[in-house]
Amino acid sequence: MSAAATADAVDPSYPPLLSGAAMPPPPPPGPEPLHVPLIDLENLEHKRLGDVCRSIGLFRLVNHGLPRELSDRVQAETRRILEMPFEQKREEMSEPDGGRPVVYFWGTPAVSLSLRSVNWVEGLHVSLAGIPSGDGLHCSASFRSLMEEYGKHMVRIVKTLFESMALDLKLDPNLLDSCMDPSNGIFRMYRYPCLPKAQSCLGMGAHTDSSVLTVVDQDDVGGLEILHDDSWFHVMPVANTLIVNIGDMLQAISNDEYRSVEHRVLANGTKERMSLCFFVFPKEDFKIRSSSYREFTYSEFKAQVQEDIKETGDKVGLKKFKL
Ligand SMILES: O=C(O)CCC(=O)C(=O)O
Ligand SMILES: [Fe+2]
Repeated sequence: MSAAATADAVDPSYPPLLSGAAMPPPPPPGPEPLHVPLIDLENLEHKRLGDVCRSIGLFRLVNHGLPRELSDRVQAETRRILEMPFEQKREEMSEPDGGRPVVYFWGTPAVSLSLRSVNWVEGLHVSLAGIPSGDGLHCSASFRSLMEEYGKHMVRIVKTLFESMALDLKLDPNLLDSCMDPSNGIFRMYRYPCLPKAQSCLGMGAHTDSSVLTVVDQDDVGGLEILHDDSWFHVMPVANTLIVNIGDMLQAISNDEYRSVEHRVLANGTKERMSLCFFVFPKEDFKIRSSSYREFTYSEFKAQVQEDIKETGDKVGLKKFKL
């Protein structure tokens, strides 16, 4: 782990933007922990899973079969890459050119987030499909095979969950492969720098995910919060569990029965945080039909999100498609 930065000695691997002046307004005082429902992947009950998806839109997954050791190794390797000097990461890894499998970003990631405030985060963007073929810098064969193995677990987990959700929602079995296509899944592996002045700032501003499902494999530092009944609640880290949340696409597919939960990440003044997030989406051209939204495809949704961010500085999201 990087040495904790002090006010006058900033870790050279941290993006200067994140050590500079742009500060979002401090969020409201810390909320109480929320009881996050547990879902057991080895004993899925679709009715109970459905209840959780309708009420909170997020749960803690146990018995998920992802080996702890694999998760630790991916995290360590990600940290090794992110601990390179900032300029080197920026020059060598930040351009998404020619199928490079690992892309470095900092500040506001391109997805779904407000441009008005700086997110106190940096990370690696890895597309699942790019892992086997990619031969990019800093993406060694051993990192690739680690990510491939990790990716297989993620695909197994989201498929198992989605099958159970589809039963609960009584989705047409012929449409399942289009509603959620793990082959175009992406990883975002984050480091939330630790800077004294980051205390009570946002690591990631409030947003909903554009995904069908998101799986979050967080370390033991904490900082993830969800909005529930108009209050923010910590989602405490618990060893050997994963956090899964519903994204916008599943909210639309479920005709607003399931909730794409709003969440954010607090920055931390004393300890760096790392999280590995996996996002799955529908097939790009799959037409999402429901009585709550006009018909749209995920690729239209994506384009609209980017357009709204450019125009207004914010993701508008599903509201834009509401009938
Ligand atoms: O780092 C986390 O725990 C959550 C990140 C997140 O919300 C996102 O990438 O959409
Ligand atoms: Fe998110």
